[in-house]
Amino acid sequence: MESRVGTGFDVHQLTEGRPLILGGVEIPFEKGLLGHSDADVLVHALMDALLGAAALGDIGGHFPDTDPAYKGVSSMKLLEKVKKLIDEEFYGISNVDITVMAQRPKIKSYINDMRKNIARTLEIEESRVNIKGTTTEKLGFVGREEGIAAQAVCLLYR
Ligand SMILES: Nc1ccn([C@@H]2O[C@H](COP(=O)(O)O)[C@@H](O)[C@H]2O)c(=O)n1
Ligand SMILES: C[C@@]1(CO)OP(=O)(O)OP(=O)(O)OC[C@H]1O
Repeated sequence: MESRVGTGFDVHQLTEGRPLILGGVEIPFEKGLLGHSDADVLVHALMDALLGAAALGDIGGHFPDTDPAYKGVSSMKLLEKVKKLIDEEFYGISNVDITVMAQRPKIKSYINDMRKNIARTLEIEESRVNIKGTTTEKLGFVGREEGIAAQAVCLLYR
């Protein structure tokens, strides 16, 4: 059996007047993430990890931010498309692990719903999806609440 590891990293700016969507869950907060899409930074990092493991490039290549088709698009819809690409290469998903770096809000109470969304879309058990939140102890752009970052790792097999 062949195993393939992939990593992903993404950052989006926090701004007023936008919803905060992480892992397909809308989180009540005074600011949201800015982007051409719904700016779901968690799902973006995850998609890049999956594409990376399969050597299929990155999300910018598949879903250009200059394409009006992706304006305001749900990143969960894009994750569905990435899942199809992974299927076409005959890969199974062993596990995914994602870290969200946000000074605020605390994401702990939303993690179960995020895991459900991702597991359903990737057609894997929830036990194969882990999501963690961390602050950066008030340091840097995350600490100043200017943005949220996410990193992901996944393991594929075939
Ligand atoms: N956005 C966040 C940040 C943190 N958490 C939870 O709090 C714990 C402590 O965070 P530190 O950065 O102070 O280590 C962390 O382990 C998470 O459980 C969170 O839910 N959302
Ligand atoms: C998925 C896309 C689609 O426009 O989302 P954006 O909100 O533009 O986010 P970014 O992480 O800057 O680039 C990825 C894009 O492909």
